[in-house]
Amino acid sequence: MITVLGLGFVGLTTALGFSKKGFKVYGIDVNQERVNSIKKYEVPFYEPHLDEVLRDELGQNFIVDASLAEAVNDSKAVIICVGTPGNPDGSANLTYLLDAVKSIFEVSQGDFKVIVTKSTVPPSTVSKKVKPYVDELNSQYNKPIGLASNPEFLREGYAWDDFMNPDRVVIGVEDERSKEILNQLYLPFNAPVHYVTYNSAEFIKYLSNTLLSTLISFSNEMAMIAEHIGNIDVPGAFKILHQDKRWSGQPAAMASYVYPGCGYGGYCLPKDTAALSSIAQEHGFMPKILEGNLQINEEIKDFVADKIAAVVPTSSKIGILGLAFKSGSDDVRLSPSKFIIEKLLEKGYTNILAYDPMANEVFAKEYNLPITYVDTLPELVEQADELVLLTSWAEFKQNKALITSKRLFDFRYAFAELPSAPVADTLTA
Ligand SMILES: NC(=O)c1ccc[n+]([C@@H]2O[C@H](COP(=O)([O-])OP(=O)(O)OC[C@H]3O[C@@H](n4cnc5c(N)ncnc54)[C@H](O)[C@@H]3O)[C@@H](O)[C@H]2O)c1
Ligand SMILES: O=c1ccn([C@@H]2O[C@H](COP(=O)(O)OP(=O)(O)O[C@H]3O[C@H](CO)[C@@H](O)[C@H](O)[C@H]3O)[C@@H](O)[C@H]2O)c(=O)[nH]1
Repeated sequence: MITVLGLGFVGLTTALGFSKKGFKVYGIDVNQERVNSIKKYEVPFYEPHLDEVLRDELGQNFIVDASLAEAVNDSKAVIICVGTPGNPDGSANLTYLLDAVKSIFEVSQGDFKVIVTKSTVPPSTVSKKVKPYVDELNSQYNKPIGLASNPEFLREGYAWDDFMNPDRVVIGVEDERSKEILNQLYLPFNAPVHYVTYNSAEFIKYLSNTLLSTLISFSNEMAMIAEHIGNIDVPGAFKILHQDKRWSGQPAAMASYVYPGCGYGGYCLPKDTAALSSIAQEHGFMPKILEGNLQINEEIKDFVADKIAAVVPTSSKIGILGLAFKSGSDDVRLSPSKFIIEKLLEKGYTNILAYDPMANEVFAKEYNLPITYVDTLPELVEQADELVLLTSWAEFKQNKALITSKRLFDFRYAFAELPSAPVADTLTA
């Protein structure tokens, strides 16, 4: 009934989610190592709940050993969840998306099916890039194919719950047959479904992510201003800000984005903010807030490194607490820790130790940095002269006495009584 192309955070969650809702789902990935791991009931990355659902669904509704041709031809919808990384100039790299579209065309036969773009792509991608590409392929293949854009709003660490209980479903669709198929897919979900144009669907995704990144950069700019002026209790000031009832809630969950730290990272906010700015410029508009937001996200990391360098001799052993881009995840893509460690190395700190409850191994594999990885928190605290907290893991918060036994640079305000960043505090480390 459904094929999902790309079995990363979004694809595997999407495949298992529709499978749990009773649809027959084929999962396809070009990364054979990833597929082999899923076949062995092993989720290839850390994401709570997915392992239990994979155990329930694999071999039942969820099938990963079919060929692409078999999967596509047994499906009414083919959902593309491949990566859309940032190009060096900030624009989105659509190569994987267009390759996936082509691979569908090559095997597709017979009945009408809809290709659904769930990957995050800048507004106008489906109308200006995917549709013309499909039309071009169709001059060769002439297949009955519809298009839809269905952006995903899940957060890593909460992927399962976010997918199964979405606040809203956004579907960009411009033909009736595709709309009807998408309508069937989302009937079992208890959420408002909005049918909009392709461009609107894509825009709504960036509206959300760039608001989040702007809130974070705003907070970080304010924290840097406060530190320059001096004698300002930064976490205390934010706590009082959150008491304004217009944030509603005690406090509203969104208030956690109005929260300073050491910058945003991960696979979404950095590249999506850059890609929206890039496409706006391509259309002749210079987005000053987005550009400022991106600049602050660079500056905050320099600020962090400068603050350490101002008081810590380069001969000190620096212990980094946290390598993942946020707690509750082993994802290290564009993690602020990577950039801050690089800046410290540039400043001459040659003795850097690091500990993350989940991401030591993946960080070491991804970034070849001359630092020492330590297996436990007590060992790190014992060996380091100074501690720098960059990810607000629950394990760190639970060990305040141990951590504060050394001089601590707490760049996540982990020990301030603020609503924590929107991360999985309740997850065990
Ligand atoms: N990670 C998130 O929290 C999140 C949330 C919402 C949206 N998104 C967006 O969803 C998309 C996917 O993100 P992700 O984090 O799941 O990426 P990911 O890198 O974890 O997974 C992408 C997968 O696609 C596979 N792939 C590439 N080309 C393929 C092809 N032609 N056929 C089949 N498989 C192919 C890769 O091997 C990889 O396993 C991106 O556009 C991202 O911006 C991500
Ligand atoms: O107050 C905050 C909140 C977050 N962050 C940082 O911001 C980044 C992103 O955090 P979060 O939003 O929790 O992570 P993602 O899993 O990347 O999710 C975002 O990106 C996804 C991919 O597009 C969207 O689907 C989600 O709605 C959106 O929250 C991380 O580095 C956080 O440490 C802060 O610095 N301060």
